[in-house]
Amino acid sequence: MTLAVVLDIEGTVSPLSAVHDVLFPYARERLESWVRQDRPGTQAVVDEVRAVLGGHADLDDVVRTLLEWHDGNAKHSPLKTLHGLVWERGFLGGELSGVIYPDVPPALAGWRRRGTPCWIYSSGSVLAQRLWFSRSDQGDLGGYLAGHFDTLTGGPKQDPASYRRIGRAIGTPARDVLFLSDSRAELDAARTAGWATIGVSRPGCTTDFGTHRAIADFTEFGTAREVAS
Ligand SMILES: CSCCC(=O)C(=O)COP(=O)(O)O
Ligand SMILES: [Mg+2]
Repeated sequence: MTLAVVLDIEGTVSPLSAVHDVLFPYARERLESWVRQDRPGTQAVVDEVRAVLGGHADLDDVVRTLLEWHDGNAKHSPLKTLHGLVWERGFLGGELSGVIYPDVPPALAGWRRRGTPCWIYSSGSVLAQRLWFSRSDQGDLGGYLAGHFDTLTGGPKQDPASYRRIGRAIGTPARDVLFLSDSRAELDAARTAGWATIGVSRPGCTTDFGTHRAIADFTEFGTAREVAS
């Protein structure tokens, strides 16, 4: 019986294009000026990047590193924190909104009806995740979610230890947690930690999910015993 559901965002509840073609360019355009203007929250990001580079890095080195990480789609926590800070302004100003596949809200409502808590685990920062769901094209979905984990609070998504850490945090035995993602490496890590897994194969997805069960969208939960119980 599934007692908790954990969802990935990009490629699972949201199209890749919404992140790569809208959110990422928005951040890329503003990232350097944000850091150089020392906007609220950026000092901690700069300190974290400096710690990675070795204490003597100057601001140019920090900016260059952040841009390199961004262009390489690195999932490093300081970059993700900065993304969230930059996006916050866009969300609050109405320039950005979350994009959620329409089959997702009915599934979230179904889990809530059954008393199954639903958590988010994404590389995007918790701040970005909250904005994404509360200001989405499907309305404010924040109330459906029990909470959020990112790489700062959960750890790297391809590391089984991250799933064990999250399992302890949500207080659910590993065998009772179901994880949905478009990433085979993430599903493998979750399975190693003892979680049930389902691959989500949205349009354009070419992932080979191997022995993980795969679904095309969340309407398939009507027949999924793992989540129907
Ligand atoms: C809407 S949160 C920002 C998404 C993001 O930055 C990202 O890297 C998504 O990765 P995911 O772990 O959700 O596949
Ligand atoms: Mg994903």
